[in-house]
Amino acid sequence: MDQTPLLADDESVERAELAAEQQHVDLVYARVDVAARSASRIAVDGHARAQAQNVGRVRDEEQTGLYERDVLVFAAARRIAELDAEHEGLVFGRLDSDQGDDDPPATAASELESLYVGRIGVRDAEYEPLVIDWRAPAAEPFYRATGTDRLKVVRRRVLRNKGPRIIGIEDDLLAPDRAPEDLPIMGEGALMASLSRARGHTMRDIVATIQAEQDKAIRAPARGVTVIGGGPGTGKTVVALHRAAFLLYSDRRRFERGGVLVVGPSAAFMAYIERVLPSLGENTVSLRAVGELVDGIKATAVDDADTAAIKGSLRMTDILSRAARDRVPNAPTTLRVFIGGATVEVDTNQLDNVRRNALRRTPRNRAAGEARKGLVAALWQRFPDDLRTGVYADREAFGDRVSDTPAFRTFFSQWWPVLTPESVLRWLGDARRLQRWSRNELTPVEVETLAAAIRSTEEFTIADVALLDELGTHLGRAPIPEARGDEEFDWLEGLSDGVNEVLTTSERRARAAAAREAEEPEDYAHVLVDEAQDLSPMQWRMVTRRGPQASWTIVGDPAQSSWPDPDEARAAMDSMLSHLQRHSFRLSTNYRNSAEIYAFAGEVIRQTLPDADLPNAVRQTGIDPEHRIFDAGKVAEAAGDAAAELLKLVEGTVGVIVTPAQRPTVERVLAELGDPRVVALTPLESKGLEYDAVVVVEPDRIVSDTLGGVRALYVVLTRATQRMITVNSTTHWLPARAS
Ligand SMILES: Nc1ncnc2c1ncn2[C@@H]1O[C@H](COP(=O)(O)OP(=O)(O)OP(=O)(O)O)[C@@H](O)[C@H]1O
Repeated sequence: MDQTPLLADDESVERAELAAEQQHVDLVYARVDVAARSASRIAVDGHARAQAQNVGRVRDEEQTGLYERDVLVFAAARRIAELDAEHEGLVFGRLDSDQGDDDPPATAASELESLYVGRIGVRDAEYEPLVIDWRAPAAEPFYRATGTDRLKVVRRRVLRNKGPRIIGIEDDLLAPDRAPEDLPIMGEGALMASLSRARGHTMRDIVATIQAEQDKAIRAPARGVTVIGGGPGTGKTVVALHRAAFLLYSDRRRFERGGVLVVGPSAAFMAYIERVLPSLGENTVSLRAVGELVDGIKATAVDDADTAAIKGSLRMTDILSRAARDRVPNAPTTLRVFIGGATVEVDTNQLDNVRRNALRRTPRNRAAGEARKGLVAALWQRFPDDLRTGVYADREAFGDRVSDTPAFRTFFSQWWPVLTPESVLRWLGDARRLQRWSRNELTPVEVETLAAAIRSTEEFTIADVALLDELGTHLGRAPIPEARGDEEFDWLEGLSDGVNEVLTTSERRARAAAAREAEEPEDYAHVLVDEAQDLSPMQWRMVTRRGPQASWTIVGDPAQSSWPDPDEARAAMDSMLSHLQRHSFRLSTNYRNSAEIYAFAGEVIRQTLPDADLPNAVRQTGIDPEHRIFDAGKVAEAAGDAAAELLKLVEGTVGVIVTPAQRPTVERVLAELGDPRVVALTPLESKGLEYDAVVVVEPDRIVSDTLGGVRALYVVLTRATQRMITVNSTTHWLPARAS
């Protein structure tokens, strides 16, 4: 970027600029304060009005009224109340623009038009904008202007702040030949300053330094499927999150009501990104790890590579469908009832027919009525003609009697119990049954592997969750007992003093929706899938069930895939979303890794995937990654030593990435360091995360023991922002030049 400081290194200029910017920011905060108080007053008024009219439930037109008010008054007040105090401040940018290249340049800074950009828009009492929301069209030049296409911008200024206080200014001069002489230019460029900052344990927003190609993906229309690709560290995740915030801004009614779901690879990843949206003032997005997509289950365990490959394969669809329709193991196989003077029996074959007929169109737990009817019909058929008199004269009367007998009732409860997906999945632990359901779609070895894995633990793995979800569609929910009275929602509940107490319409809707949740499937208006390259075909089926009508944002990098057959996973995605229009974006700059670290990682992946999409890493540190060799028995200790050194060299976090098998030993060593900045984690857990420094323990074993092999190692080698040390007992994994 062009950068010609006009007034460099002059402390008094810097002080004056800081003071002037602070004055404007103070004005914004004062205005927000007024808005907050007025929001709270309106809330109280609304409450009083509702009580006076004795309205417990708000009618549609009133909901609309509330909604308008939300947007106009509450939104700013409560969003600012919710912005994390520890986060960057409300106003972070300023544009100074002229009239364009056709007009003569401005002769003084005061002739330029200035515009402030912030996390939310705030207007003064005359309704003039004090700061515009970063998502508003007028803010676009802040992100899109470049030296060659400056969009009338002369100077772009990023304000670095801590809460409401401005602590630094970084300018980009976009039109050096058109800048008035008295226009101060300060700092070294906001992006580099931001990239060099120490990393903590949570991701930060990038709202002040979004780059032009990222901005295009963020603001892409919500239609169809938006695919955002790019190599490691190109900002795919952070762009996707800003996109969620943008969509809410651009069509709040649709997306708040319908809901936005963000799906990520692991609970650790969700914890890492969970502050980004609140820091942008958005709290209504659901964040779920792929192991948490089924209500009530939070799976974190990971299968070994072979088992995960079977569980994720599309072959499981038929197997699960057969299991969900089969006999209940250990249930009685004949029904015998003594009625009307005769013993009537339905044998195994006939029972199977009744079951199949009942399941023809209805999920199992919803088909109990059909099954009962079928049983009665079978019994009636076998009930001797000469006994069909009196109370047994017709089938209906016979049915009432027979289904009330203890023998029938006991049988039915065992033969047709309410089945949970969990219980049916357990049935797959029986290799004989599994073999039958697989009808040779699984090899005998695969049958053994899967059955043994299911038997081996009570805990469900992340891959199991997609299977449970699939089973859920075959089983259906058990019929819900009669609704509990009138479930009117008190729309005005909770309105009281204080901005934090104000419930927006959307929150009330969310609460009402939560109350109904048990009865309705989730169906989001927009679904955003991060690390999409890792979803197995079965997981794609689960995820697409969350948004049959949704628009989609899909983010991923095939070179980082841990699914053994990335083409199969991609084909599964394509088949689920092929009916939707697709727009693709590619991000090309790696903002995470130093150029030295990424050059090495790129070499490693190119050995296996010559066509991998490698971004440019622009930040040079002059520090190459280091490779240390030890005897196998000394590696854990060496990892501890490397971590201790790195803790001294970087200000932020240190990640020690190690296979699950070696992790306990390494964790013990790290515990002795007693520093919360260092963590041990597995290659799969490291997906999407980043650390100032990384120790990679036994890269060779990472390749051999992790799903995805070299691609998993590539993920690991692209987690460090500043320094990386590998500790090895072998070296043959090293590219020729580095070894
Ligand atoms: N425009 C930007 N300004 C400042 N920091 C940025 C910008 N874009 C990305 N970053 C930073 O770069 C790092 C990598 O971003 P992110 O994790 O979103 O990348 P990714 O493409 O999802 O990576 P991976 O695929 O390796 O998980 C983060 O620290 C992010 O904050």
